[in-house]
Amino acid sequence: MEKYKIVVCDHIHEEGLNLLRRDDKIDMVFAADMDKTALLDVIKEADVAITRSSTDVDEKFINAVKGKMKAIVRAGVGVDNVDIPGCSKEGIIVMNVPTANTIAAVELTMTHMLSCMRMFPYSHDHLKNQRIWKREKWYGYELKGKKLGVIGFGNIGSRVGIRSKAFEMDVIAYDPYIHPSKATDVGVKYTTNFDDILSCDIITIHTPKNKETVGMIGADEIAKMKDGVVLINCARGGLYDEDALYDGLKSGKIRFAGIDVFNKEPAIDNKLLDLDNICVSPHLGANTFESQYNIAVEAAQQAIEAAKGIAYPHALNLPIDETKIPAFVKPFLEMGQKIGFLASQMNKAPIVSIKVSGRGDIAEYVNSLATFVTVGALADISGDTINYVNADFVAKERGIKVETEELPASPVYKNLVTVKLTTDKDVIEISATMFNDDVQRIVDINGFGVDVEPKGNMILFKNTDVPGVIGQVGTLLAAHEVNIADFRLGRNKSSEALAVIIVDSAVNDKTLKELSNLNACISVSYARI
Ligand SMILES: NC(=O)c1ccc[n+]([C@@H]2O[C@H](COP(=O)([O-])OP(=O)(O)OC[C@H]3O[C@@H](n4cnc5c(N)ncnc54)[C@H](O)[C@@H]3O)[C@@H](O)[C@H]2O)c1
Ligand SMILES: O=C(O)[C@H](O)COP(=O)(O)O
Repeated sequence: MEKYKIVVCDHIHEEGLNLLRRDDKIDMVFAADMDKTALLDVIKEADVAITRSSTDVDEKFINAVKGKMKAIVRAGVGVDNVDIPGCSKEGIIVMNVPTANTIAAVELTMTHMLSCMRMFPYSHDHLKNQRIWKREKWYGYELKGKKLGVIGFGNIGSRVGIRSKAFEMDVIAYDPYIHPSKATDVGVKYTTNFDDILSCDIITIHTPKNKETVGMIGADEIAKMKDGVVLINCARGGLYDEDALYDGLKSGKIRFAGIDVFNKEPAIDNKLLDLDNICVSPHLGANTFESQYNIAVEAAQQAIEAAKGIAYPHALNLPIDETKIPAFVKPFLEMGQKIGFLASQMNKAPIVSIKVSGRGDIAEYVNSLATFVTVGALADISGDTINYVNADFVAKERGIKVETEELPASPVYKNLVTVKLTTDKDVIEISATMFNDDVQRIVDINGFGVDVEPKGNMILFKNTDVPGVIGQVGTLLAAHEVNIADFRLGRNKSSEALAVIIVDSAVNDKTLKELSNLNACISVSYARI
């Protein structure tokens, strides 16, 4: 029995490993203790990899796995060390486990906040390691009544806000991507003015690390802060510019900082460690037994489903989030792929552009449709290498322009999708709709009104509209023992007709050639869906 290989690149809870071991379709390789060069060799054969923040999914990693790997499961939240566009380009789906470590990170943030206010690690060290009993040295501050600024009010930031309210703090949130009520409903003030955050007594950051957030707090922002401000970072190294943070702590402008994450990890040589007004932890935000158990189990389940091709939960680079699209869209996406495939077979030449238009409610999903149409249109020329994740990249690499258009509602159909495929030889335009929500119907091919399901072996026979043609075509196909299952005819205003003939078996080139030699024939094409 063929097995799927899942390589676990970093340490995860044993329960996750057991889940992988117990599945008889999975061959699990535990590679967390391997050096990175050996890892690159092992992952070459993997269908799926499970990683944490210690494994960079960078160019080297992607080069090693491309062509074989289907998915990467980041056993945690942050994907800043995963080259998602690079993975997409190679058709690798990237998933994370977004909420299993939320509470662990929230509680570590509260730990840092309290530790900073009471200088707890230092008083502990004084007594425990230096055996000094000097109570007057350790006057701290209370959280009660202090103003807390929370940057990023998502899963972790919002819960830090709620817990801080229980400490009777005055909490204000800055997150331009949420509805203000997410904060105000839990008694937290909401601001879009970053200066409101800079004027707080304590500031904590909980955003992802990306181009917009890296260095979000630098020397200029620190200069605007209150003297004696306390800064917490349990999200990602680099959100606070480390040099500016160091200078601020050294000068005393920042009284204390609680830092779990660093620009470069492991951070054993980081200059921040030389300071004596900082609480540090070695990226422990997710390190609770509960969190690691849940993450490992979820990551293993996601990896198994992905390896078997069943589902891709929490995928970050699929063109659509399946959980968010309405049910009526799915059959359209499937049909879009078929129409793309049909059009490419009817118009066999290098593709120049693909244009997908939508009318009705489906118009809103025209970008997702375009991805599916592109997969269909390039299936013949790209084979197994094209999928929903890399379709846009493959099209771009081949110089194919993919366009979309949202058009006004059709007077006839509730929803209508039109695919225009232009090659350097010809243009094919096909419109299709859905009857009774799930019956796929092509209703127009290049201006010929038809009513045909995109399915099976299809001969598309265009002719001058003169008597006797249907009979000739029927006789010729019968002579080649090709049985007609369905025959649909469309006419245009120029006295031409298009027959879409669905046949029971494959049609050979000789038969197609003889069809094209019939007097009335203008063109013949053949497609298999
Ligand atoms: N230290 C750890 O071990 C640890 C553990 C878990 C998560 N994390 C990190 O914590 C961070 C937050 O995780 P989460 O689960 O809350 O994520 P989340 O996606 O639920 O929340 C992130 C929030 O940041 C907001 N945001 C994005 N850009 C912003 C900007 N420019 N300004 C203000 N807000 C912005 C988003 O709108 C979102 O609400 C991530 O970076 C994650 O990697 C660290
Ligand atoms: O983003 C995360 O989930 C945390 O930073 C945890 O990272 P880790 O899995 O490497 O501990």
